[in-house]
Amino acid sequence: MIKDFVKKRFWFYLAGVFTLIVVDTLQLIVPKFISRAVDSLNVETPDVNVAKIMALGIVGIAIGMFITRFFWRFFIIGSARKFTYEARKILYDKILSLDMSFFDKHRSGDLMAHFTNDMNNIERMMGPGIVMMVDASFMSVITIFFMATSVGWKLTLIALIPLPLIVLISLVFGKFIYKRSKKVQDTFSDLSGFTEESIDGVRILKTFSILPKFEEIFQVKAKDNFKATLSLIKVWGIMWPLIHFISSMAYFITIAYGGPMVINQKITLGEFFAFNNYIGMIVWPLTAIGWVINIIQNGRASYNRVLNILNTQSKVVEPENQDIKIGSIDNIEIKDLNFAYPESDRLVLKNVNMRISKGQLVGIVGTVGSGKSTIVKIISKLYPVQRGHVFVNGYDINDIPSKIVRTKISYVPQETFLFSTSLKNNIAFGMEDFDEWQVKEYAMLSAVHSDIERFPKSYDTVVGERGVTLSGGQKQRVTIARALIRNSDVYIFDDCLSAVDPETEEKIIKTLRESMKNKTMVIITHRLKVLTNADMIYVFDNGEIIESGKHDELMNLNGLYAKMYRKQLIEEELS
Ligand SMILES: Nc1ncnc2c1ncn2[C@@H]1O[C@H](COP(=O)(O)OP(=O)(O)OP(=O)(O)O)[C@@H](O)[C@H]1O
Repeated sequence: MIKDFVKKRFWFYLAGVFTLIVVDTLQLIVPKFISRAVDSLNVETPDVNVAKIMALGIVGIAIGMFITRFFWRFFIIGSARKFTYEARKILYDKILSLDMSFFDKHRSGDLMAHFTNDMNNIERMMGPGIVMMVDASFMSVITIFFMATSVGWKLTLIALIPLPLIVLISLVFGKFIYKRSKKVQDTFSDLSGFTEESIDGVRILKTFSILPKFEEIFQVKAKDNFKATLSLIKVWGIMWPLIHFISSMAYFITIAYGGPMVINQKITLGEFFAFNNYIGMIVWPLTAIGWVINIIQNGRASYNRVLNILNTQSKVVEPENQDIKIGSIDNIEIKDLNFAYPESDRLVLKNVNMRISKGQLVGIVGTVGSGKSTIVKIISKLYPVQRGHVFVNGYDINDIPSKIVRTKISYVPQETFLFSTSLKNNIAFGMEDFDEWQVKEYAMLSAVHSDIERFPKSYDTVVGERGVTLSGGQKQRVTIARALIRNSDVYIFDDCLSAVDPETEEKIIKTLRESMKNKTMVIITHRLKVLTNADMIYVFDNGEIIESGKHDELMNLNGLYAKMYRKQLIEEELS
């Protein structure tokens, strides 16, 4: 990615490096002008005109530097920013394109760190890193050259004796600084992740009355971050004074060795003056040698982490032929399916056989953790399956592009998630053109219209973060409306009415059945009463379908379904 980008921005980088070299050179000319000015005043017949010309020359150089400094920043730092802008977009698209098994493995906090910390490190490598590289190589060499042209090689080499220590210090301290900065970053992400989670789960914290415990944990994490910051400040605090100390040694040598040279008229006072200026100027490029190595190391490590994500392949197979036409979904067939989640060898589905036909209401019930959600996630192509087990209209699901599956099958998961936008936009989510009546129609079908009408801003009510202004049942019904408006062939409701009272759940399903006759509905529920009119019910236990049939047939079987149904009837009567 970096190679391609640098190729694309080659001329920008070249122009940036060129203007940077111009700035560096102009900067080095200033002491020469000062030297001439001092010498013109330090003779028996001073020539003020020369001093004036030199002063004007310095102003001219300052203007030149003002302009060129703008351009190197524009070319180099601008390119680095452009890189992170483009890289963030590529990373974002890639992450969103990956399947669920990727998200099972990566926490959102870690993924966020790629967008923030890693991108910042790469940007530093692509911008300031390049500037430092030019300064470290070009400026250090040319400064030494300018020093030598002022006072000769002998004094230059003697004065430079302590300076390699600066390179060593910046290398060693750079490593410490990197390690400690990383600790500061890590403790800060830990602290912010914990804070975010606490605020997200504040309702649970309050109900469990464990706020003091959380305050204690927060205190510990905040202290860790504070300590890490302090230890970083200490390293900085030692490094810069040390560098200044070493550069003072160079000044000491210059005065001790160069002073007599002025007295003996081997060099002029102006040259001596310029030389001292150059000593001050060479400190930065020498420090930059150490910095640049660290910046490149960190940048590369971050870049490799980002590349790792970019090279991740979705485990869900996408067919080469993306233009396949499957028409509307007439049937979904599952044959002898065994399934283990990626990177696990535990079979969570065993020898599953199912058939779902157009217009049917199919119920999936069973014990907890028996594989009900897993089977519908497979039908929705969220997880990969081997060929020859799942068919849609007779086509192997592996031959159908995910985007076709997702438009024809709407899956409403157990967890509700609403975006922080208006209810209208939440329902018509992702649709560019929609009419308000459409939104209302589907809100009515999912029995949430009257609730929304009661909100002060009705459909324009903006949902608070994570939908906190709505009750659990209201949120669930909004997510159902969001699925319905997509006008798919198959709707899968994965226990997504659990927070709605049983009567409303029954009413919603009845309304949907009546108004969407030729649509297929798959309902996972723990409330069996909802399924008495279902065309087919599959009963799962420990990854297997242990019973299947219509309600009456299952009651006659007198197995798990009948037992669960009777138990629910008794509980209902008692409540
Ligand atoms: N992403 C995952 N990675 C690995 N194992 C998983 C994953 N998701 C679910 N499982 C496991 O698969 C099994 C079936 O889970 P599934 O969610 O399909 O059950 P379920 O019948 O829908 O349960 P519930 O009624 O509680 O929602 C469980 O043992 C669960 O621990």
